[in-house]
Formats: sequence, structure tokens, C-alpha cells
Amino acid sequence: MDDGHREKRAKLEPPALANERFEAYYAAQGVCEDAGDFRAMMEAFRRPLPLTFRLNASTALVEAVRRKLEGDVLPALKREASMKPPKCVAWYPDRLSWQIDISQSASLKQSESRGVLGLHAFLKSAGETGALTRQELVSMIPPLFLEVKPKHRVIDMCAAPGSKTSQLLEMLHGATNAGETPRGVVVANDASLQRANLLTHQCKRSNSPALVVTNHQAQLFPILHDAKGKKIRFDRILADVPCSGDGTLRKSPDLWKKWNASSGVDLHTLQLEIATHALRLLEVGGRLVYSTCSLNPLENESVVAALLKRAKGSVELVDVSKSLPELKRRPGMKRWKVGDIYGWHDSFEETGKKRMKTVAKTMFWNREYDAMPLERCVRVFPHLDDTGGFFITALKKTAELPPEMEQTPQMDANKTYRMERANEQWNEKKRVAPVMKVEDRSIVKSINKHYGVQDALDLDDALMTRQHSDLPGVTPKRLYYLSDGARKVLTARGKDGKNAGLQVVACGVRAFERQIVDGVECAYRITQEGLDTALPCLKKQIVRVRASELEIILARQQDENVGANSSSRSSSDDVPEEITNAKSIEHLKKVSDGCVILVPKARDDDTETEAKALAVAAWLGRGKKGKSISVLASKASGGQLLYQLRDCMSRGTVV
Ligand SMILES: C[S@@+](CC[C@H](N)C(=O)[O-])C[C@H]1O[C@@H](n2cnc3c(N)ncnc32)[C@H](O)[C@@H]1O
Repeated sequence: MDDGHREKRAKLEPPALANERFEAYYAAQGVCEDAGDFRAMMEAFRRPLPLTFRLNASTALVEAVRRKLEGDVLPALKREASMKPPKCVAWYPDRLSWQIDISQSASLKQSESRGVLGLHAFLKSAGETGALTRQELVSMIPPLFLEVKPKHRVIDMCAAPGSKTSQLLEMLHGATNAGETPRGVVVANDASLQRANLLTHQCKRSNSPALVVTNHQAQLFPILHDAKGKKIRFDRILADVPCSGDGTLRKSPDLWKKWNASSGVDLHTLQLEIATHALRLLEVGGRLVYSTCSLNPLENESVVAALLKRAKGSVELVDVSKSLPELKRRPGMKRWKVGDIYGWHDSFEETGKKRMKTVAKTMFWNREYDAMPLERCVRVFPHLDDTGGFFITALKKTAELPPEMEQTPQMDANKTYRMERANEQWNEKKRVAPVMKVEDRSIVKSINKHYGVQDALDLDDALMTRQHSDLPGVTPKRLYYLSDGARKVLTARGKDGKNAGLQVVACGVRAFERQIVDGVECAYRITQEGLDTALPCLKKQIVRVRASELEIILARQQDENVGANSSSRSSSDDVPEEITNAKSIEHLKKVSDGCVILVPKARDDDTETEAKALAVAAWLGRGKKGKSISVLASKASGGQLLYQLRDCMSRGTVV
């Protein structure tokens, strides 16, 4: 067999689920209670990880999705004799999270079981609407310990691909009334521009005006100031830092082969730097959650202990033992050892000159640590509740940090940081276009007039763009709508009052797009994603239509054959052919040409929220055959809306 052949075969063969070095290392670290407990952990690590997901409580469709899940999908799975019944995750609030006895890496669509095929279709369609996210169970824990409120300024320092960011956004929006914009902001930062772009794409479904995506090395994230020179600090910070990831062995079996004892050592210093900077960015009274998907105390308790030591009493470990009481967990470790591929090191001084480059002094346990309540850290193991492994700790800043800790690291052009080179140099090369306020008041005025925008939306201050709008004849292509908190972050300055240098990859919700058409007064159409936020504040251009009329309009966009027979009349000079109901026609005649919003009629007040969630941005214009109406949403999102509309029609919630 030649080498190429052997390599190919090795790739096809399932990876061996064992690594002696891993077992020896963690047995010596004493991560488990006793030998039996350790065996149970190792056995659990070798089993595939169950499929888990959570429903997004902040979407209008969540109740409809829950009904489908509990009424159809789960009962069909329960009938499968070969499976354990699906489990609602007891510790996750409001019955929103589920665990199903199917390997999360299994290809569901190739299953022969009807129940599993039904699950596949459900996950796909609910996922596309933003009402459901597939996420590993343990990864759902850190945002819950942050206890985010709508008014909070939050930063997720190492955020990509964004599963926790989307949870933070849900929490920020969760306690607001439908259609209300939270005051706060979630800044989602990642050092990798490519991954920050991926996060932007993933979080697009949340249509949140409170999201700002940035691209910085977390340990060098700019310190922001307001116009008066006062620091703008964060109320809640998540530092879900880069780590060796050995808690994810069940999800990523390839790690078995790659793991070695230096994996944790390599990242400790970066993790400590990120956590230290997080404390600088945190408001006094604010909370930082530090987390990793690693079992290694060198990435966990040793980072936390070194951080507390540096903070000299200005930070305390939060006792979260009463939060999520059903979560099975173990306390943080009080003692650990420092080891790498060269063996165990008793002290930093004895490590040897060569090793000192990788092994840091801060890794070593030290007598002072005995007084720290490190048991308040939370360790989650795979054998406790059939999950991956994780480490989480919550810290509260109780006073200003000691002055020496406030010193932000100087950017050293020659220094090589773990991810990339020093911040400035690196961002020079990958500069993203700046974001600025829409200065031309006439743009905002015409939008306000066309759509009858109410004050609550406050477009004068809330619209941003990436193009200058104060130059004569320049109309920016896209206008982004932002929450108060997001605006404050984006207009922040540096210490010297100059530009803060924030590298903004994406911000807010794309709310308006330029569309200049003769005879249409307003040069901006509303976007489908902007509707979630804008609709409750619009007084004009809304047309209430029959659900069946909207169904025809959406079905035509999908090229469904609903032509001649479905519509009994043809377009006239002032009414498009799809609109046949007298009341709908009456509404339509009250709006002007250009962008309109079609909303199906709700059955009664109780289903009004569901009906509004089906609002469609459309264009009312003049075609060859008279008045015409066409959907502005993309074909994919039009298809989703049609699916949801039909579901609501079948339940009679829209008429
Ligand atoms: C554990 S992952 C984060 C997972 C994410 N919180 C989630 O739940 O989807 C770590 C992330 O940190 C990023 N990263 C690595 N070094 C970084 C640094 N110095 N500053 C900020 N982000 C960094 C990586 O690009 C990666 O996306």
C-alpha cells in the first residue's frame, strides 16, 4: 500500500477514542472524585454527543414552533422503540432547551425513521426562522450566569461563531415588550476577521439593532470614552476564551489523536491577558463570566486565581450554586500541577530556561490561593448529564482595579501575539470601512414622512451608514438602525478625544435600502429584516390584507402555479390583481406608491402578534398590466414567510 493510499484509508477510518497521555495527565491532575468517577468520565467521553437545541424566546414565532415540537415532532420520536425519549433540559429556563438521543453528528436526512425525518425538517425550518438554534448544552451555560438585562452594555470578547452571542441577544431582547428596542448593546468581538464575518452571518437571523460586531484582539480591545472623556465600561462581559478544547472530545473525536500535555500550557498566558483586560473594561458592580471548554486547571482555576491575585481584592468570585439548581456540576479545583510534554514541573524556577518561554509563573499553585473560594468555579463533566466538558466562573468587580492592573499593554510592533501581529499593524491591513451617523437630515425627514415614523424609533439619532451622506448628491446605499447602547459604543472616542479606532465589522439591523424610482417620493425602501423593529412605530404605508391574498403574493414569488385560477380578477389602474377583498382594496388606496408593508388580518387581538410577525415588505408600482405588487424580501425569506403563513392559516390565527 503506498503512502497516499494509507493516508486516505486513515482518513476514512473512525478515529481511535483513546489517548494514554490524556488519561495519565488528568488522572494525575485529580480532576475527578475517585477512580470510579474517572472511569465513568472516560467512558462518557467515548460516547457520541446527543443532539441538543434551544428555542429562541424572543421571536414572535416561538409559541408556534413549540406547539409543532411538542405536538408533532417529539411524539413521533417517542414512538421510536430504539430511542430514549427526548428530554427537556431541566436547568434551562422556560422549557426552551431539548436533548435528543441521536448523535449530534448523525445525518438526520438519511434516516429511515419517519420520526427522525420529521425532526430534520423541523430543525431546518425552525432554524431558518431564527426561532431555534442547535447548540451544545454546556455551551448554553455561560450566558445564563451573566444574568443579562435589556439595559446592559455587554461584550462577548471571543465571540465567533456566535452561539453564545445569539443567546446574549435573546436575553437582551427577552424582557422587552414585543417590538420594543432594548436600550443596551451586545458587542461581539473576535480576533479573526473571517470568523467575525461568519458570526455576523449567523446572528443575522436575530435582526437585532443592539448588535455590534468588532474585530480586535480581545486583550487589546480599545478603551472607549464618551464626549466628556468619561470611560464607557461594560455591565456584563463574556470571556469564552480560546482554549485547548478537550472538553469537546465527544463532538470532535479528532482531538483524541491531537491532544498533548502542552495544549493547556500554550494558552494560559493569552487567557490571563484576555481576562485581565476584561476586568479593565468592566464597570464596578458589573459581572464577568470566564469560560473554557477545557478540563485543564492551567486554563481554568490557575487563570482565575492569578486574576484574583492581580486584582488585590477588587474582584470577587460569585457564588452561583443557587443559579440553575438542576445543573449537575462539580466545584472548582483547589490544587493543581503544572505539566507539559517534558513532564511535571514542581516550581517555575526549576522549570529550566528553555521551558520558561512557554511555562508561565502564573500557572503555578501558590499558598495564597488557599484563601480564595475557588470551589465557586463550576466544572461540568460528560458523565454527569450526558454533555461535553466545560468550565465556567462568574466574577464581580467590587471596586476599581489597582493602578498597576489598569495599565493597558503597550502595542509592541515587534511582539508576536498568539493569533496575529500587534493590533494596529494588523488592523491597518484588514481595515473595515468606518461607520458614521447619517448627517443629511433630508434623508431622515423623507423616511419619517413616507412611513409616518413615530418618535419612539428616533431615526434622527439611530441611523448609521458606511458612506458619507453629507456630500452633495450622495445618498448612502444602506442605512442601519441601532439601539441607544449600540449608538453610544459606535460614537465613542479614544482617551485623547480622537477616533477610538473601533474596527466595526457589522452593526445594528439593515433597516432601509436606497431605491430611487420616478414618481416615488422617498428614496428608501424598508427591508424585511428591519420590520421586526420598525413595524410597531410606523403609521403609514401599512396594508392589512386577507391571509389568502398574501399567500398568493408570496406563492408567486416562489414560482408556484397560483396564476389565473387563484385570482378572480386582473389588475386595474389602481389595484393589483392579487388584492380582491373590498376592505383590502380600501386600505390599499390609502397608501402611496413605493414601499408598503403587507400584514395579514389577525383572527382576534390574541393573534395580532403572530399576524404582525408575518408582515412582508413589498413594492407597489405600475407594471405593464396596471398596478402591481411584488415582494421585496429575498426568495428564501419569502419562502419561509409563506411556510409560516400557511401554518397560521391552518390553525386559523390569521384570516
Ligand atoms: C472558544 S471560541 C469562542 C466560541 C464562541 N464564544 C461561541 O460560543 O460561539 C474562541 C474564539 O476566540 C477567537 N480568538 C482567538 N484568539 C483571540 C484573541 N486574542 N482575541 C479575541 N478572540 C480570539 C477565535 O477566533 C475563536 O473564534
